Amino acid sequence: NITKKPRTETNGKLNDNRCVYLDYNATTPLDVEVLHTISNTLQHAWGNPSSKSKPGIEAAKAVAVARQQVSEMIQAIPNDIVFTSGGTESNNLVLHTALKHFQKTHPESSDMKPHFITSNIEHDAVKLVLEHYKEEYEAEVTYVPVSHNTGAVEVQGVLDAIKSNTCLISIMLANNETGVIQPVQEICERVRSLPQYSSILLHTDAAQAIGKIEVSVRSLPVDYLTIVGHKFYGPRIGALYFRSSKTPEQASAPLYPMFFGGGQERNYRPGTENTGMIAGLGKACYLVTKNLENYAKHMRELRSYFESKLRSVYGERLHINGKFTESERLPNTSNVSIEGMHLKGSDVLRNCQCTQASVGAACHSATKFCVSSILTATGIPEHIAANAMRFSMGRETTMDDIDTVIFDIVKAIKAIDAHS
Ligand SMILES: O=C(O)CC[SeH]
Repeated sequence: NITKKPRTETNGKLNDNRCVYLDYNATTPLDVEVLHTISNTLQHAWGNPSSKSKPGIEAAKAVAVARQQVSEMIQAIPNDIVFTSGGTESNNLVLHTALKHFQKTHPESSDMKPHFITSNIEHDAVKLVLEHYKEEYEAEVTYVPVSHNTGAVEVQGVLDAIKSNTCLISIMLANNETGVIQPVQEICERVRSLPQYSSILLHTDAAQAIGKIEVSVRSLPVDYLTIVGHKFYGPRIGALYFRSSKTPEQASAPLYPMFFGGGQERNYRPGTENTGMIAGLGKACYLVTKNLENYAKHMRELRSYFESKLRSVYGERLHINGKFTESERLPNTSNVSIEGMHLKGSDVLRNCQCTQASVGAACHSATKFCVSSILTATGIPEHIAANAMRFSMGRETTMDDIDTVIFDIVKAIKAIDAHS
């Protein structure tokens, strides 16, 4: 019996009240310790961090502790961290800064337009901003294609795209659909080794990587790094790392505010601080700093078990999208297709009784079914990409959950085959 009957199955039917969530790349629940931190902060540090009252001082302390915890997670210093409302704001702040910095350092008389380099698999919070800049500011954008042999951008391809008016290179650290880790460290090291490119700003959107792989600005010589709480059991806010100066000789990476107000976050991101959520984000970062190795090991074991079980059932009909010998994947992400005329990923998942997964990025799910452009950009043939399903494991996922999901998928495919 290839598919071991999970403990959650009785009399051939899955216990419907036992739903298995395997969409942790879309979002994660709060870790219980994060929830407690948020609740305690809302109760006991409700003051305005800018005011000198006792409640205000308590609130300011909570923000300072969180800033320290966020910075420690990526081996930065507290001065490098600005709290934002989430990944979209952090990414927009970086792109806005690069645009403004280019405009400030290039006189209006110059007919040079800012040039941005990114990949063709970025999240919309980078891709659509650059599309807007092309329209609004006549910016130039180069989308470096990922290799079909690795699912990652080629370092030399990024270097070759650099022009005299290049102001920013932004490459995500890991892709949300395939999980493929991008060569950001090598790209940044190569660019920083060339003095003629010293003015080019470097950014990575680390949204999907944090909490799954080691992310350190000591090994990633970026100027900016995006942090997104709800991808690693934290609240729905975010932070932006920007390289602040460590020595009098070294200039900080520039940061231009997108809006103005009460001077919070050193005027980089004004607005009375969301102390409860900031404290929660700090706690989530603290837990990653403490437990990353165990988190990654657990998720990798589950993903391997999941893919080996699927392989044992479907053999060569199983395509693991994003698995390449020349690149690494996030330990929790498994993007798979089962070959078959009637096995569109959305149809298989719809026929599953108790599996919560996705066919791709949640932010695209509202649109009518369309083949993932990330997968086709990665070189996955259309008919395979159409059958893709993305399963992303979490910290609480168990082997029995995997057995349940495999059992569910096999039943769903049998039901579809029976009606085709
Ligand atoms: O990949 C996802 O599901 C969410 C991107 Se915000």
